[in-house]
Amino acid sequence: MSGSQKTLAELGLTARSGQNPSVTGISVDSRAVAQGHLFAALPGVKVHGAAFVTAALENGAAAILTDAAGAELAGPEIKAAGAALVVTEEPRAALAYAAALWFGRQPENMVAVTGTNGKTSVASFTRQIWQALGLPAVNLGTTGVEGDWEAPLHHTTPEPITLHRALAGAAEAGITHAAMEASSHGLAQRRLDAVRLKAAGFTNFTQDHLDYHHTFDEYFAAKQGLFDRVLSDEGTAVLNIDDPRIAGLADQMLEDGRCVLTVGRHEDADLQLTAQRFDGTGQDVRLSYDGQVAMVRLNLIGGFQAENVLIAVGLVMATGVAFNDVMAALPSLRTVRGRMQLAATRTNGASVFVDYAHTPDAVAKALKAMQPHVMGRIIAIVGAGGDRDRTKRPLMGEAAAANADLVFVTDDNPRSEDPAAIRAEVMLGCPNAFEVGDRAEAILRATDALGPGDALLIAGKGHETGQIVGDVTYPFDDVEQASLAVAVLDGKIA
Ligand SMILES: CC(=O)N[C@H]1[C@@H](OP(=O)(O)OP(=O)(O)OC[C@H]2O[C@@H](n3ccc(=O)[nH]c3=O)[C@H](O)[C@@H]2O)O[C@H](CO)[C@@H](O)[C@@H]1O[C@H](C)C(=O)N[C@@H](C)C(=O)N[C@H](CCC(=O)O)C(=O)O
Ligand SMILES: Nc1ncnc2c1ncn2[C@@H]1O[C@H](COP(=O)(O)OP(=O)(O)OP(=O)(O)O)[C@@H](O)[C@H]1O
Ligand SMILES: N[C@H](CCC[C@H](N)C(=O)O)C(=O)O
Ligand SMILES: [Mg+2]
Repeated sequence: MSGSQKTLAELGLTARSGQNPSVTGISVDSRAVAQGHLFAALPGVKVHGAAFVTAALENGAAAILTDAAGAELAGPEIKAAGAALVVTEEPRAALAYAAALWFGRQPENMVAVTGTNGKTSVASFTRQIWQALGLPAVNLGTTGVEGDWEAPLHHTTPEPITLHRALAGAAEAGITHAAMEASSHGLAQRRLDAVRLKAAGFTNFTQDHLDYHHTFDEYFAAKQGLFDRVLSDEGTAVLNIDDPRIAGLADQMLEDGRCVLTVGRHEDADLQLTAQRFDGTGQDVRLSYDGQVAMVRLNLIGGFQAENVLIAVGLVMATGVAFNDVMAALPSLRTVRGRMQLAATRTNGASVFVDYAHTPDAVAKALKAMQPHVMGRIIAIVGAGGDRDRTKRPLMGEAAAANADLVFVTDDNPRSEDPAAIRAEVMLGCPNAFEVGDRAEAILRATDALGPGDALLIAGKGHETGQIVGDVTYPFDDVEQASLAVAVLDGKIA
């Protein structure tokens, strides 16, 4: 953090004993605490951060922010060390506001997007539209900070300190427009509570992350927090009403007098997708809004990408851009790396696509999206991540079997789990699939099976560049492996 100092009061915090020390920085991890820092001891999934107060004090923490349970655990120790103690019911929210106040700046026009699938695509499209209109813009999320200012990120929605450091850095560099992803973990953990949003979008709601949220209702409630809590009363909600639960949210928000822009294929949508025609390199779409109709070229493969574009259009309009100006920018949109990306073509004309589908709905939609482009058979490679929602595994297998002619089940970041056990769970949904644990071999064998007019979808890793086994990340890139497989099989390399 910078060399500056701020008092607790300047960070919106009040200490129990009335102390108001200046702090030199903020940390959520005791290992990152430096002399004079505020340490946020947060209740975690595995352990309470208060367990690390000793380490934080040893590293020089001047103040501790925590909840009642944390104060109970570490209060006497904090008092004995003479550090200030801030206790609040919602330490994660308090941390978010403190981080925003610490860094002090964020781009003036910020929007966020949530939903099970499509967040990165929408955030990127939103940024690309702003850029095409000459506005300095970034998107933040799974693929880092991209656009007119760049930085790597390790989370889709980073914890508040990392997030506000990035937002302030972008604002300092002259960025006026930013689109960020709001993951359900990020929302549940209040990571973006202090971001000032002009608008927020909701793409779709299907199964993922039930390991963390336990039930669909809890998962939806986390996402709804973006609209109930983070988006201000004046902000615009851009909601895809083709999804019945999101339509319910739209009704509720309208009843509450909130500003809502509905989008979708649904005839009641304010911004409606009224027609869609596919060809080899993308699609033509017809959109209507407030009595205006536009025919637009999208150089994007996949019917679902038009749904993502609708949300992006709504978000950009909510920052004050006219419908026709947005329409003019759409033909320049490019897909995010690893989303329905044509990775390689065999000499017999068969194509290999790489896509980040890692939920049952995404696998189904990605394979369906290929159908209008493919005359022959569709082959799918699927796998599911370790230490993630187990219940989605057979459903991903089922989605692959239902929408492809041939399925290969392979590994995708087994992490701490037994890879064979994960594959067995996926295979429950597609018992006739070929099981090939080694991902490179699966890609080679599936590519070998491609006849003229066939196409292969390699699902799950998209832009990722590693295979996580245990604690080790081995270099692995689906696009690279696809090119390699085609080169080997078509005799371009020995
Ligand atoms: C399940 C989850 O989201 N966990 C996040 C949560 O960790 P936690 O609080 O549960 O961690 P914990 O291990 O119980 O530790 C408790 C506390 O002790 C602290 N600690 C721990 C050890 C130590 O030595 N010193 C110390 O101070 C930790 O910093 C933490 O604050 O808070 C941490 C700090 O903010 C996050 O880094 C951590 O993200 C973990 C690494 C993670 O992998 N999260 C993933 C699942 C995630 O958030 N993914 C979403 C995207 C998902 C998607 O849509 O696909 C994302 O936005 O990236
Ligand atoms: N609107 C959509 N409906 C259904 N599936 C989609 C949609 N948009 C994208 N997908 C699928 O989800 C995959 C991931 O897309 P994207 O990265 O944009 O989503 P995300 O929500 O950011 O994912 P993550 O949760 O990992 O951040 C795509 O490769 C595609 O298979
Ligand atoms: N951000 C998602 C992406 C998962 C992609 C897939 N490759 C996996 O590892 O499961 C997650 O962490 O659940
Ligand atoms: Mg994403």
